[in-house]
Amino acid sequence: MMAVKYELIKKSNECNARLGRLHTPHGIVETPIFMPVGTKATVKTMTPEELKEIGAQIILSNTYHLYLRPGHDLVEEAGGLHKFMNWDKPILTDSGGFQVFSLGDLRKITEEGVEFRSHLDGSKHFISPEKSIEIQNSLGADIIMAFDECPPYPSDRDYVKKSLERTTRWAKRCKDAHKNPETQALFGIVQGGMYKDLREQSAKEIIDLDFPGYAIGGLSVGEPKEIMYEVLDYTAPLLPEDKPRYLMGVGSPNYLFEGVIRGIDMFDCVLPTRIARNGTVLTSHGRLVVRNAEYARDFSPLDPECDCYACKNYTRAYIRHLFKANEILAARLATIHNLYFLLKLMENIRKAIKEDRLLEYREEFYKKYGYIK
Ligand SMILES: NCc1cc(CSc2ccccc2)c2nc(N)[nH]c(=O)c2c1
Ligand SMILES: [Zn+2]
Repeated sequence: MMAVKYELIKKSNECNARLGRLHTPHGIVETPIFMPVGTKATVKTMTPEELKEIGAQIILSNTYHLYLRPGHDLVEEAGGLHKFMNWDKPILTDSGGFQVFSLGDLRKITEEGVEFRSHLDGSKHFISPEKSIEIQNSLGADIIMAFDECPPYPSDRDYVKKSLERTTRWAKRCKDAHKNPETQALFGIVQGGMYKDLREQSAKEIIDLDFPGYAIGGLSVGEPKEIMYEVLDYTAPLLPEDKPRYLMGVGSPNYLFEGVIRGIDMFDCVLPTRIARNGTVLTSHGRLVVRNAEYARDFSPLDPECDCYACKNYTRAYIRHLFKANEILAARLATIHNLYFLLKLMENIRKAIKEDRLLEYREEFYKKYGYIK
């Protein structure tokens, strides 16, 4: 029995977008989908009931963070991540490599794995592909990711080629170390930087290992958006049509549209929750920094066109006040709104694909949001 089965429902007749369903041990996920990030076993400020209320179907968590604290053995003892955090829908965990490179004090990358110092207490640690899979097997997520290296941007060709070839060898080791393929789907990750031939090489090598789903890594790492779109143009179509395609760590509204149009099914991003806590919200007319003085006497909702709990019950003036007073409710209301905004956007994108009017919807959204004048 496959842990995750992708069902292709409909292909768009105007671009590479598609409607699908991801069947997992903890339920079905309608794609294309935005996945809220819950790094330390919580989507910050949200209870699982509130996440369900706003339409979250699957959430993400982080091997690196949970390994360091509270420890994957403790989570396993608690009955796994679903039980530990009281979330009974699907969960995806990243493999930890990206977080080591971006968070930990990276000491050394070798064929064996990566040695790093914890960002919490400076203690020394070592994560190998096998260790990453052991941790993810203990956490028990429905979808787990291969241990990979995400090369920094920019990186020279030679470095990217050596890195992708090691990522392929690591992917094979992950597959061999994975204990529960029938209940946890291991996705491979394609690298190759911004080089067309290296992306083709990585895609071929990773697909040859045969995974139930594939991620495109190494994008949205500081490159201009036009380069990201170009890499997606030639990389996404290389991935098998009957498997889910996940673009890692990408999530502003334009990137969601451009990724879906190029055939991506799954997205995640810390953006909506992170900027919410700093007082920035996403609205149909672009971003709005609600803590700014101009909203002190603005008694309208964050977004008049939004029907989320925050927009139905509170005003910009009130939420600005909460931010200025450093009240915890400020972050909660802004987070509820931002997550709802992106989840609702993906629901509208799925509807537009179904009705063969995705490109028209993109145009309409971009004009209102302010992406195009
Ligand atoms: N967009 C940059 C990015 C982000 C993440 C993190 S996605 C994530 C974050 C938190 C929880 C789950 C997934 C990545 N993860 C891996 N393994 N490889 C990448 O190339 C990569 C690139
Ligand atoms: Zn709202």
